[in-house]
Amino acid sequence: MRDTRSNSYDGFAARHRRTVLLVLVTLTALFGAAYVIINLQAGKYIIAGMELAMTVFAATLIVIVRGTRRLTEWTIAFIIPFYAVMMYGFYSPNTEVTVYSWVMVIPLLAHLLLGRRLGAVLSLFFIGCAGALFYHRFGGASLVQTPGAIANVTMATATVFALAHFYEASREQAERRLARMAMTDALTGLPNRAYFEQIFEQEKQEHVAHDLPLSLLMVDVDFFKQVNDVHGHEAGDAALRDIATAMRDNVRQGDAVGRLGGEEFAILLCNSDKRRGQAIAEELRRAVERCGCRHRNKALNLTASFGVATLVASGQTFEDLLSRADRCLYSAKRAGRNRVVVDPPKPAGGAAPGTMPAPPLMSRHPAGPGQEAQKPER
Ligand SMILES: Nc1nc2c(ncn2[C@@H]2O[C@H](COP(=O)(O)OP(=O)(O)OP(=O)(O)O)[C@@H](O)[C@H]2O)c(=O)[nH]1
Repeated sequence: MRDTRSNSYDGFAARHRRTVLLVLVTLTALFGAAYVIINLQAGKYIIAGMELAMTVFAATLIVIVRGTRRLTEWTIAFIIPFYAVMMYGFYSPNTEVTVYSWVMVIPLLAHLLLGRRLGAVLSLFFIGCAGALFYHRFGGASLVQTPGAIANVTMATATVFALAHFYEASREQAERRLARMAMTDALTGLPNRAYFEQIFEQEKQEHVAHDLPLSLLMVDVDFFKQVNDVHGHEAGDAALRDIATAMRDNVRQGDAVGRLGGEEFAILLCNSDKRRGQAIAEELRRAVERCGCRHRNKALNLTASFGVATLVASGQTFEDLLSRADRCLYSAKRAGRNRVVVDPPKPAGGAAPGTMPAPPLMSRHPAGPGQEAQKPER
């Protein structure tokens, strides 16, 4: 399965770059049309033809860019011909020397659209080309003998390059930090509910597309209030961190553990049907029981209850699956806690109107020491 964390950060960056690319293609379509007319009137048919092609391409991209998932590819497909037309303008003997003022746009656009690394590589390449073309056209001219003119353009371009590069570097860093804060739970470092839901949506798409089963576990620590009441909030926090670690260490790579809030966690099990979900939930239940948590060298003997639900239809939402898993969790609590309850499959064609849904399947009834069944306050 994919690395959903980095995908999600890319999602933040992509939104920003999509906007910049949209502005660029819109401006290109508008200015390109103006340049086509100017160059046609001046009889510069080759460059007018190139600009017409760029204008049409840019206008088409206004539509494509809004919805594409291949933003980087489309950006490269646009920016390379865009720079190539610019290079032709630099090369053409028919253009004025002032056309070189466009060279400063190269590093700015490349960094805004492609980020720090790719932006730097592309900028250096095309700025190098622009320098070579300038030398080719004006190498012997008196213009080159005036160092002031060359120094102005060179230093202005280097300044724009440096500003774009370091601005983009600090923007990426700040964005990454904000994204991490928005997506993770500060106490446990696990994905928070909003991010977990996002992971679910991505995995659901992939699993439905490949016809694979996907299961969701809902986990609630048993009698957690007592930990706070008896040992203090700090001990409760430490216990939540230990339980999060125990679960994270015992899921497979590609599965996701998230904290829904309070002492509730959720786990997404890739490529797992009901039976596999139940088996993994049992392993995790034992892992939490084993970890038990300690506070000042005293065992807290914590356990957790688990509800398991499996995606049965592509139309099911995160809330649907969560509420099915939550119902099972509720049953596990009512039956004495420290156990796994699995959501039963729906009867083929759905339940007949008026019939009660089948009760969840109980996989285990280990009443822990001192943890007699009692009605949970949920
Ligand atoms: N230390 C700490 N406690 C939390 C945190 N979030 C929620 N809690 C506490 O978790 C406890 C949850 O208590 P209840 O909902 O009554 O559940 P419980 O005691 O675990 O009982 P059952 O779920 O029925 O087994 C409350 O006392 C909350 O204050 C947290 O981030 N840190």
